[in-house]
Amino acid sequence: MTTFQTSADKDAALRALDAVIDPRTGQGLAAAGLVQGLVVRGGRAGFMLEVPADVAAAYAPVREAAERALAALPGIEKAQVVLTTSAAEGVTRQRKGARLAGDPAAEPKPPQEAQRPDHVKRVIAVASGKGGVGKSTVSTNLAVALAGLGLNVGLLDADVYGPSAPRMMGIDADPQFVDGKLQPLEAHSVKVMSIGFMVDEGAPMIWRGPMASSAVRQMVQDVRWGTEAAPLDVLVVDLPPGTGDIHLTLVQKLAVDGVVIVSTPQEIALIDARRAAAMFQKTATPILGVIENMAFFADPATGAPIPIFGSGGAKAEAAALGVPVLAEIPIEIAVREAGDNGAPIVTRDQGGAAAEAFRAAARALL
Ligand SMILES: Nc1ncnc2c1ncn2[C@@H]1O[C@H](COP(=O)(O)OP(=O)(O)OP(=O)(O)O)[C@@H](O)[C@H]1O
Repeated sequence: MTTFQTSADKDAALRALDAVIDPRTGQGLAAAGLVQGLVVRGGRAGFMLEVPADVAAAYAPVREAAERALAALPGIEKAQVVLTTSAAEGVTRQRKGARLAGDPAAEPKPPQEAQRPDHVKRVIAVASGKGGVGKSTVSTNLAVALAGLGLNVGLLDADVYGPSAPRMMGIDADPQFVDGKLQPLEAHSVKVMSIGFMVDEGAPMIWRGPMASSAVRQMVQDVRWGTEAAPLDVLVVDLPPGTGDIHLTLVQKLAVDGVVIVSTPQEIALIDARRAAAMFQKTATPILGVIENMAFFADPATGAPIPIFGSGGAKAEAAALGVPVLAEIPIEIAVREAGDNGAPIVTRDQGGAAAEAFRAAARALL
């Protein structure tokens, strides 16, 4: 199995995809320019098949043929091709339901699978291109801050590679099945579901690719987030870092209303955030804004902001994406301690500047 993407792998994949004919141009898919974001790595291959909205329905069989072509390559265990409509047709940045020009026949799976869980009004995903930028810190604090605004809030920790919700929310127990559905746990007035509840600490590293995707799908579909009498106002989804299978599964299966992108100010983190943003734009998921984490450290003597990781980058990036900066969260030791102690900083009345910034972001999202 190849662990890293090589140009030889990519070339082989492109050749295989050129054997699948684009019905509109009569050319191979690669030659027709329909292969976007091709990834061939770790036994997996996938790309986005980007087509004009008005012909999306005709491409469902093409998508399947492309998946078969990739799956037939030596060393490929899983192939995933996502059908999206191109920006030129003016359908990006809309609700996912509109992604395929409102034509459910174009969905690769039955349309009911592409619906949000029952009794959930809004779904917001928190994404980052890179690990360790504070995505879980942001997700937990936003969820608790939204609950503080009087909303009925759920937190889905979909970071199967390193679930943080049990530690950061201070809960760990076996969720119970009641009437065939998993009951989320509750902490700080937020309903929480995490793969970390179901597997031992450290074990999530074994959840790879397809297994991870199906675990996430189960957490999306089999959890009783709300009831008719008490629907969930908003489900905050803590995505794993990056832009892999799990993100595609979520974007495919869950009607995400919008994404919040978390980044630190450094250029490298921003480049990764840009990659994440590009993926969500391709799948027509609106980007609600950027949260710049670790934006600065306040000088203990004077309070003056010290831009440890640089400054201004996230603002420029948000401007380029045409979205607001929802918050600039300072580096505070208390933020980390609060997370480590299972009570996000916004649970404290005197939480300081970071807690205030999280609350302001929650208000902006509301
Ligand atoms: N603003 C902040 N000030 C101080 N510490 C922070 C801040 N934000 C995050 N941290 C700390 O940085 C570490 C990484 O944060 P976190 O786990 O939220 O990142 P992540 O992006 O979810 O990581 P991964 O994707 O690898 O799970 C944690 O120890 C967290 O407490």
